[in-house]
Amino acid sequence: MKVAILGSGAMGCLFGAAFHRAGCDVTLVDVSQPHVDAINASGLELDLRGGVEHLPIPARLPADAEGPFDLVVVFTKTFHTEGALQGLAHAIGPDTHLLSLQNGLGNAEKLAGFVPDAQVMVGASMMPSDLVGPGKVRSHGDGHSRLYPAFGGNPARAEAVADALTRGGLDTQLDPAIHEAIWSKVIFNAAMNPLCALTRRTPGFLGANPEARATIRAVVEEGVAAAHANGRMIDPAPIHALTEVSMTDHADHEASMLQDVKAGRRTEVDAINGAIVLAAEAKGLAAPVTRTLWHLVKLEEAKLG
Ligand SMILES: NC(=O)C1=CN([C@@H]2O[C@H](COP(=O)(O)OP(=O)(O)OC[C@H]3O[C@@H](n4cnc5c(N)ncnc54)[C@H](OP(=O)(O)O)[C@@H]3O)[C@@H](O)[C@H]2O)C=CC1
Ligand SMILES: CC(C)(CO)C(=O)C(=O)O
Repeated sequence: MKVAILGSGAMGCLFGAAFHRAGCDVTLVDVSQPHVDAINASGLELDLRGGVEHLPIPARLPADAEGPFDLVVVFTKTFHTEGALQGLAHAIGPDTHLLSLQNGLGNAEKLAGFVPDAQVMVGASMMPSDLVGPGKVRSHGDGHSRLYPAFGGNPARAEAVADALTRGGLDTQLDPAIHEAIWSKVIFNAAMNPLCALTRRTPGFLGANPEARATIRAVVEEGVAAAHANGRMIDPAPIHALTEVSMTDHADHEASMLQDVKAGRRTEVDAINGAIVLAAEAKGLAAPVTRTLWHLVKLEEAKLG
């Protein structure tokens, strides 16, 4: 399988490495020239719990990526998705499938603008990953990933993708209830990521503070109510359990939103807290705690310029 990772930062490199280990022909595509140059010069350096690995995976700027690809895995931030796919349009052929495991709501709809609906796959990943510097990625936690065709249809390609990722070391399952899984993940992110970004602390710190724990619980309850109102019948218990896992097993992981504010970058809070608030309000529900965190992170973005 010829695979392009579009947006080869923290998560893109982790998943590109798994496809590479499984024997796929992988190209890491990214707009950062120093990152692309470092990978091509010395290989991708992955610092994993099992040790440090150097993998000879080619990296390219979007204009230099040679397609057509069988699979393009979109791992940019959500607000870069459309621009990134436009930049790789020359390498998307009639049989190219697209996959998004990005956080947030609305990813399937964005991908559907570039290939037929039957070729769009979406999912969610609980793997944590940090971009340490050009060509260097660190991932010291465990977590599974789920995916499925976004708009139904034959899951054969999704099965091949999940199989390759699992063989390459990232536990990945097919999940026909993928939109419920995505809702569960976005609620988890809405509860954890803004608090990490606003306090500049990791989940372990949140776990030690009752104020953080109460806020996390409130956001989960608001998110589940919004999901139910939108026809996604999810159970809050596994989401509360995931927040506990995050505060223990991922205690030192810098949530992606924390990495963003520390680097002075825009965050994905609109696609996470913002999307939940709008989905709740569209059904006549309020989500005041989720909305307050959304606004506080927007203020943080404004402060960072
Ligand atoms: N990090 C994590 O632990 C997790 C992240 N996620 C989700 O995965 C997605 C990716 O996150 P993460 O890996 O942390 O993000 P990163 O910022 O580490 O990686 C995104 C990469 O995409 C690049 N990029 C931006 N625009 C383009 C473009 N037009 N074409 C190609 N590449 C581009 C960025 O370059 P530049 O920086 O120069 O803009 C960057 O290198 C997000 O949706 C996130 O929420 C999900 C689970 C866990
Ligand atoms: C790693 C994980 C699952 C939890 O923090 C995440 O989604 C993120 O950092 O955005």
